[in-house]
Amino acid sequence: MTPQERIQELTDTLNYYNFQYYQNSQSEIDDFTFDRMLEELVDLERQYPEFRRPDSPTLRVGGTISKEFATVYHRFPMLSLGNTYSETDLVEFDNRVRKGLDGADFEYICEQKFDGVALSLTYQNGVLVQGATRGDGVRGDDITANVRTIRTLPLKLHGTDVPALFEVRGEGFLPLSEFERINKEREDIGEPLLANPRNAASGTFKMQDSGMVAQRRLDCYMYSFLIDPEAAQAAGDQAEPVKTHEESLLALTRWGFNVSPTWKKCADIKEVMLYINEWETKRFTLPLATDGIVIKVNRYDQQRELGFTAKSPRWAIAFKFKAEAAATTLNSITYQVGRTGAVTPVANLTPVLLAGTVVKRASLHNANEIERLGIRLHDTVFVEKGGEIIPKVTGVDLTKRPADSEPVVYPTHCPACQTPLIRKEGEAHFYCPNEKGCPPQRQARFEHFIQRKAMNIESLGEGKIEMLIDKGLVQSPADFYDLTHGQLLGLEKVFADEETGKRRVVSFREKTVDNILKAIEKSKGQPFANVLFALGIRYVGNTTAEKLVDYFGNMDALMTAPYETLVTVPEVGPRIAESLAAWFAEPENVAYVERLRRAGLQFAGERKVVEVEGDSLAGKTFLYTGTFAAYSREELEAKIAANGGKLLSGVSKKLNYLIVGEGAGPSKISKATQLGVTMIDEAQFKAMLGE
Ligand SMILES: NC(=O)c1ccc[n+]([C@@H]2O[C@H](COP(=O)([O-])OP(=O)(O)OC[C@H]3O[C@@H](n4cnc5c(N)ncnc54)[C@H](O)[C@@H]3O)[C@@H](O)[C@H]2O)c1
Ligand SMILES: [Zn+2]
Repeated sequence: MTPQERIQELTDTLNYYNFQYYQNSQSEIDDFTFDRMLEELVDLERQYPEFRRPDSPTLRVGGTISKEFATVYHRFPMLSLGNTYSETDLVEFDNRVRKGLDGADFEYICEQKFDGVALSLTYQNGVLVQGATRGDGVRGDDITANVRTIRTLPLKLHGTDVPALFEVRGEGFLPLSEFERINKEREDIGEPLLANPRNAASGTFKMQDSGMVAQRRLDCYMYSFLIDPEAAQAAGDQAEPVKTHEESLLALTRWGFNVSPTWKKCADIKEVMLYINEWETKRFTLPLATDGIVIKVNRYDQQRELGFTAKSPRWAIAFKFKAEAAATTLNSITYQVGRTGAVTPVANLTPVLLAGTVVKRASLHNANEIERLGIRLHDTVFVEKGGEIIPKVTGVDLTKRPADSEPVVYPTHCPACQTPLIRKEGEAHFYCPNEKGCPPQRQARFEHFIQRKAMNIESLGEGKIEMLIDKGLVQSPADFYDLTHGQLLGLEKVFADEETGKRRVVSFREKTVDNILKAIEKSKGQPFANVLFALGIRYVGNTTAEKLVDYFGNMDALMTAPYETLVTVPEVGPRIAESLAAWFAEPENVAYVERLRRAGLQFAGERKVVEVEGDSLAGKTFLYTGTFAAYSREELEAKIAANGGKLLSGVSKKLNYLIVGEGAGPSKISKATQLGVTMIDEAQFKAMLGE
């Protein structure tokens, strides 16, 4: 291949990966490989500048803007960062900085390189007025409504030294705990899992419905403060209220922004190296994924002196950690059957130390992956820990393949119930189709049914269901409603923990039985939307269930609705509509619904008649905006009415309180601010109720 051809090829390939990464929030290759290809292209273009294409990825900041959002022009371009994986490069960077500053003294600030999405936020008179993505660096997407859902982001700043107009930049991210929670929920309703926290965050910020965004608790760490000196002076502010990056981090913290406390001032590159070494493993204790360390020259005047290249500042660099890897032996593979019947191969390894923890198991994802890796049992394999919690097997050391290595034979039958496995077109996983009888799937169905957002019988958790199944007392969740005191009292089962061998006894005493039966009885009052969610229809999560209830009002209308009607329901697409239609077409499912109906569960969504709870809100008027943790809209409205309050339909002088939730509407807030209406949050509202 000629250099020109290679330049063509690299340009096309990298542009494709960039598109997938920034527009579709997908990584088809790992960052290290991507960066190596980019470096190769930079080198080739340096040697053969005549072949460089105008659309070369070396000239542009990764992303572009999308049609779905309004376009925002950045006051200051949002650039990328030069990056490196080697300490030698860092020393070179240090030399360049020293030379650029003519030998003057300087300091560095080291920060974590948070692995999320760059956000630009504009504050005017202390109020958040705009949130934007980086886009192509010059123009980004206006995602203000989505950004407002970040709970740690102050919507209004307090303090006497807040400039009239400034921009703050930070990294929007999905905390690891939240990433896991969402994936558990997705697994529960059969949605494909989110691949990693970065891509999940990027996809979430681009959602059209900020109500959906609010349900995923995004967070944001601030790392940069920008002000236009002329505009500042015109507004009567200091031209440069802070003179160093350090001062800016302290000021942002003081004004109420979320600044990760992990940053450190370093006197020289040696201290920088120490910081890097310290965080190479410590970073895994952070609540979010990081992929390196960012090193910035501290003083602003020195930053200006060093300036920028077309793509990145000369006064900063990112040191990226190569995903932590270790070599160990693959002893065997366990095939786990998940809640939805998907079979996941898990590698059992000789324990090895990886990024500060002992790893014994790693994910192999699916059959394709095993084939792609070409793994055999007893091979020496590489395991890596990336942004995900569970490490994964990434390769084989063929030079170490032992004589007794064995090919991996993928099971043809479910390891839990021996049903032949099937593979749906276009899907990577094999499934066990025995939804009702396969033990892990059956167990999952029960657990789904009792969860708080469904029937809320959580007193049945922790092994109790397993025991009821074992004793033959329940075959379907409908059987809960036939359980009697006599059947339950005295039941006992001993559970042994596989890993530790510790024994745990679960036994049903008088009080336990009472609690369970009470919770079962109480569950009959759960609203129709919860019941619909509890049925466990694939892809029907609790939000979808609410929309269906809003639309159809009762079960009979929903059950008899043809596909054509189902797809017209807000937020129900062809996939959900098909799943619903298929579910109701099964006589067995219809019989299940009828049993639950006879048991007394709610199958109609009429608004409940207001039952007076008190008069703590008497004579006061309310309006709400956004979504709330403890109440649905209906519940909040009912709460206000039940306590003597009155709900208004818009912001006016008559309004006493605006209750502000996540993803609150900017127009309501600014109008309320103008009219001097008191704004309260969910906690303050609860306090008014005395809750
Ligand atoms: N795997 C793939 O398919 C693929 C595709 C495209 C890009 N990438 C990866 O993305 C990189 C380029 O992406 P980029 O330009 O978005 O990011 P970058 O790695 O060049 O770094 C710049 C970004 O770092 C972030 N950042 C995090 N912490 C920061 C801090 N403390 N201070 C300042 N900035 C901070 C900001 O969002 C900023 O925009 C590539 O090097 C590659 O590794 C991967
Ligand atoms: Zn099975």
